[in-house]
Amino acid sequence: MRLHRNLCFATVDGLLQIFNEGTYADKVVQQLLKRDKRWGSRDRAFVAETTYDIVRWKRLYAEIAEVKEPFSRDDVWRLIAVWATLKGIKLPDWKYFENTPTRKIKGRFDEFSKIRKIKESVPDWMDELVAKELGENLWSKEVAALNLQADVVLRVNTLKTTKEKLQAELFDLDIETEEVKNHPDALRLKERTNVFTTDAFKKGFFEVQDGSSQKVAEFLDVQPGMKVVDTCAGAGGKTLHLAALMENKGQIVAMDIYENKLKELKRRAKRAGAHNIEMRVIDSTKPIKKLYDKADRVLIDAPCSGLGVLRRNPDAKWKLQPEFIDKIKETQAQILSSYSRMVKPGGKIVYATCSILPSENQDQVKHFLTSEAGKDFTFVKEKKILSHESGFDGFYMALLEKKK
Ligand SMILES: C[S@@+](CC[C@H](N)C(=O)[O-])C[C@H]1O[C@@H](n2cnc3c(N)ncnc32)[C@H](O)[C@@H]1O
Repeated sequence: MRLHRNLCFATVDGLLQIFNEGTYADKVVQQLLKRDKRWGSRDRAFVAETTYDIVRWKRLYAEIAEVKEPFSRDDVWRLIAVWATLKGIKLPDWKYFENTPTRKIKGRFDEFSKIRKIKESVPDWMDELVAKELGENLWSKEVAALNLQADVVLRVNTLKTTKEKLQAELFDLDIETEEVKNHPDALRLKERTNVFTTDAFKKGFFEVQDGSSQKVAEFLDVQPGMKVVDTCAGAGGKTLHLAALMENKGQIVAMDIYENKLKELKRRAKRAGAHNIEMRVIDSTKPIKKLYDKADRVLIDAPCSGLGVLRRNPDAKWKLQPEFIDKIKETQAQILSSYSRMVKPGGKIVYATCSILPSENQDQVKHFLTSEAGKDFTFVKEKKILSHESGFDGFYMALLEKKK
């Protein structure tokens, strides 16, 4: 690979914004990609992937380069020099790379490879917290997996097409996909490419959705004709899957505290041809109380630390704070205790997170089941998905049933 000056300039600008101004990496990359209309898909991929790579490995690269935040522009060039050297990319003779100590970089890399929190590039607090909850061994394997680039996985929208038809349509565009074991509606891209520009996407034939996330709607055991409440619907990744599993029959109430997310869900539902979804903003306790004892199924895809999805969201390593995790755990407990009241006797709920922390997952469920609010529920089953075992995001889901 050869480095191109204008692509590296764009990457440096983007990294300065992410690291020094705290702007979200996905927003910055989105903006960067609009910068030069002449860039082809390889150029765009370089900018996006290099930016994400350096965000992912910030701590390791900064320790090797001996630079500290806030980074100067020269510091960021040094991070790029470390990145390129470790990837075996030849450094061009630009002034930014003058006197780069290639051998020292490799030596320091070997030295830091013995210290997990530096090798895997995570803050001290995160390394300690997750190691304590998961165990040293499991965390060592998991954090390595969470530093890999995630595959692109599609969920076929069975309201509009079939897996075979979609696979053939994408193949005609030179986009090769493969089926994914135990994921009936999933297709994995053999090579990364931008699928959002395809007609198949615009016609609503698929959504991009990780394999673990595709397990959640399935876990809720829905049937066509049911009344289902998706309490933390967001922009509706799982709501749309529920609509497809319900064959557009019955009713889904999609709720969230943010109206703008539900608006995005509305747009996506239209594209997907999902007609049985109704959006309700949670702006008081009223919309919840109105549904007490009414739903056959309730999905609680709870807000969480997001520690299971660091592959696709590496800047969360630097943005997340332990105080936020403490607060979100309180929210999870409250949500579980209040939203579970929407299910009717004999109905079922799924509590899910994209976290790998037992304290956000099974501990919350155990606590709920022994509380006053949970006394009418029985535990049916749970699934703990770790990235190093599944190759997908880290996720947790538990199925509970309300007694008749
Ligand atoms: C894990 S995300 C949901 C992702 C979404 N279900 C999907 O599949 O795309 C959690 C959602 O919970 C919402 N949220 C946060 N606090 C909430 C609360 N107290 N009640 C309902 N939703 C809440 C957030 O706005 C966010 O959209």
